[in-house]
Amino acid sequence: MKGVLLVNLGSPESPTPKDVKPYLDEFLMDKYVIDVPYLLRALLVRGIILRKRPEESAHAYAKIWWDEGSPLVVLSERMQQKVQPLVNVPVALAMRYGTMTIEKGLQELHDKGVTEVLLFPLYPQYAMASTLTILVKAEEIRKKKFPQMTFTDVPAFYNKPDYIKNLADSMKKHLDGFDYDHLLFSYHGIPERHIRKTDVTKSHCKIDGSCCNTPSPAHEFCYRHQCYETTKLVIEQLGIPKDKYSLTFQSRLAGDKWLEPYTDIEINKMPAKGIKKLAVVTPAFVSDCLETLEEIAMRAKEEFEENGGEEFLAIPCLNDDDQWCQTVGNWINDWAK
Ligand SMILES: C=CC1=C(C)c2cc3[nH]c(cc4nc(cc5[nH]c(cc1n2)c(C)c5CCC(=O)O)C(CCC(=O)O)=C4C)c(C)c3C=C
Ligand SMILES: [Fe+2]
Ligand SMILES: [Fe+2]
Repeated sequence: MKGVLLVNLGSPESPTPKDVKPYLDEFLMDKYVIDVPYLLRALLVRGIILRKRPEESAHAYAKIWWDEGSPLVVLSERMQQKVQPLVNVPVALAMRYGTMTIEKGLQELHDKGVTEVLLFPLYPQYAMASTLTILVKAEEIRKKKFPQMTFTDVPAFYNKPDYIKNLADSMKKHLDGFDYDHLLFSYHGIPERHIRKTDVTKSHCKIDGSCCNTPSPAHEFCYRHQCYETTKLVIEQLGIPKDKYSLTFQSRLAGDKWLEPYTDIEINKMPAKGIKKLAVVTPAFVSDCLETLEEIAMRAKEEFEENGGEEFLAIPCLNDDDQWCQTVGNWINDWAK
């Protein structure tokens, strides 16, 4: 029997330092997220980052937390509940980090008699810190606990026409009546090193002005290329002129060189360039989360206004949008038939 496991990132149990600390520990000790040797990672994460960050992050989480829980988890659950009636196979939901584990999700499917699983990472663009870590973790659990199961992976859907249409339609709806000067596509950042590591050709990705526009087998796993493609396809669909949009990367941690340009720095410069009405879309996330609700809709808005900006619109993620849930249902049905 077939079944589906939707997998998103996860959130702490509550917006308190006590719960944020173990969550961040699991997340940042993942070798696909901070990809340095174990001892150095432990020193960085446990010796440096986790000394102060749980307090700061808990404070940020508290600002966006809902009565029902973490927005990312609640919105992913709403999506799963909308998709389930559209398909004839069981659909479970799990998180890569935290208590809604991939193991529990697979157990739920196993208890329903599922042996063939469609693994569905909820990330439009491929990255080792998001997609790959889910696939590796699921495979580890499969080998240990469910050796009779087989997996099919849903590849990154950054350029799938129905996803692009859903994103463009949703953006159009939210932009209606907002006469923006500029539309910013802000993607979650990753260290540049991650791009080089996932380059299957070992020589294509130079993170320069041209590699991401030059066709290459590397692009199947190039996060930067995929962010550019999502942007290009949405822009074409919405007919937005070249001088009215740009692309940046957000949420960097100190230390490494991360993908540029940086969202916060670019937004802060915009009012001086005459951009007074700004719309920001965050297509690296399918569900709103800390990085969209706090970093963009609160902090970036505040800084934009402090620097002379007048109006700021944070466009919601696809979340449980009806058309998007129908698309996910269609993909599942195509696989399950
Ligand atoms: C080395 C650090 C990080 C990498 C690489 C990274 C990649 C990455 N992350 C997401 C999606 C999300 N990240 C979220 C939060 C978040 N991310 C990092 C660090 C890295 N992410 C941290 C430390 C945090 C926690 C927040 C904080 O303490 O400030 C979230 C939000 C989670 C939530 O509960 O709402 C998401 C979603 C992607 C897609 C990605 C690679 C492309
Ligand atoms: Fe992240
Ligand atoms: Fe590239």
